[in-house]
Amino acid sequence: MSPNVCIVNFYNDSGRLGLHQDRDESKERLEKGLPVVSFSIGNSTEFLYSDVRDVDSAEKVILESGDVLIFGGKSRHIFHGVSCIKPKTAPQLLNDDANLRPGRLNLTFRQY
Ligand SMILES: O=C(O)CCC(=O)C(=O)O
Ligand SMILES: [Fe+2]
Repeated sequence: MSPNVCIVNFYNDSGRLGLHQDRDESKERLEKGLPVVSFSIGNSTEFLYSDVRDVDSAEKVILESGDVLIFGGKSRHIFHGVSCIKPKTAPQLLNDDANLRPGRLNLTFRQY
């Protein structure tokens, strides 16, 4: 994979993202199942994922600063979203030294 797109999302402590599928890349790349590579920086989040668009039955995983989540192949079309941000969970140096404002930064790398 040679990523040529990076989407940057910043969530403040009340930020959320509804369940969705990532389908904006080219048909060819989606059919190949090329992955989305997602980096979390800052406050932790509760990340939801599911085969169907249903918040109540979705699986939950906590993503912490420094975590990398990869979804590709058969998982490329999972529904996923961010249900909440957990305030004051970022490594202290990110806020104090790097001056990251309270919240969570997410970078996803993809190949269009
Ligand atoms: O913030 C996240 O962990 C997910 C971001 C996302 O799903 C997207 O940018 O499409
Ligand atoms: Fe997404």
